[in-house]
Amino acid sequence: MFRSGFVSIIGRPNVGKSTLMNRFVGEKISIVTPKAQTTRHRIAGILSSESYQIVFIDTPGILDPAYKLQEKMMEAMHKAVQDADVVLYLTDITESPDEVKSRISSLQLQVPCMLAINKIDLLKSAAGEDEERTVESFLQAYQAFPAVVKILPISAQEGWGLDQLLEALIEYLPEGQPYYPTDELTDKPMRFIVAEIIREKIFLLTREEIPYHTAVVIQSYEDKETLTRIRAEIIVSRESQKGIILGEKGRMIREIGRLAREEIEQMIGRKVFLELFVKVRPGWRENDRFLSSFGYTP
Ligand SMILES: Nc1nc2c(ncn2[C@@H]2O[C@H](COP(=O)(O)OP(=O)(O)OP(=O)(O)O)[C@@H](O)[C@H]2O)c(=O)[nH]1
Repeated sequence: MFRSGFVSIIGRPNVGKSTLMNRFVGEKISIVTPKAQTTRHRIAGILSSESYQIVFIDTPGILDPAYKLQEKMMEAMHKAVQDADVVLYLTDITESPDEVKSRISSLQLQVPCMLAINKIDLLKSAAGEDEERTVESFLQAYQAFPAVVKILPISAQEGWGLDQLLEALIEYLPEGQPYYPTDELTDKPMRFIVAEIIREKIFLLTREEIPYHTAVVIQSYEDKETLTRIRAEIIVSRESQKGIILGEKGRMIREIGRLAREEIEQMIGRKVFLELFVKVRPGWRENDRFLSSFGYTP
């Protein structure tokens, strides 16, 4: 019997959703940074074997939207919940079980929900010899919570507990044919992933509001004989933000470009010529036309 289905990974910002999906798929499909709200889209990571195909859907972290871009992010999250065969609710050791329970209940799920508690590695280092008891106490907090079918402690970063989680997910997958060719790892084209890699470097290298006012749009992506030539625009909301992205004597944008280029080259196994430009689009995060032209559609 072949099983296949969609597992949507949802949860608060920064709990490790993208890390978990990448770990399962074995490739960096979704970007990861220490900052909250890194993920803005629904991104599929596909895991295929002889007997199953799981289409993991990574989603933006759950928040109360303060501007239109965040509204679109939450639409993407809700759409992923609607499409799911199984919802994998990811929390971490810092979130209170009561909050998790009320959030899960408010989603009014129609499909099985599995709960994974991530970053258990941090608990281990904090708890020392009491480790077992501490993990146990987390599990205890969810006793008599019927909205979830199973609760599993994991560390997405260390790969701890993931075999058990995978096994449990497969159990709840419906019988069916694969949705994607079994050698595909994502539903997103390379140019999407390239834009995300550039955005990740901006998240890592800039501070405060800058990453949250930035979008990246690929203008052209051409595979030439000896290299791949990519032109991308970095969009910001204000002239002052453009100055920060460019940096003194262009140092910042060169660094963003260098780190992104190296990672893209490694990913596609070709030499890359990456050109970056900065454009100011005042109020783009509130503007439907800009949002959809930058790819923010639920
Ligand atoms: N210690 C530890 N850190 C982790 C683990 N999983 C993820 N992280 C870190 O947590 C941070 C956030 O990880 P992401 O995968 O980007 O989290 P996310 O839930 O996708 O975040 P959003 O895009 O904001 O929704 C990164 O710095 C990760 O390296 C884990 O198991 N243990």
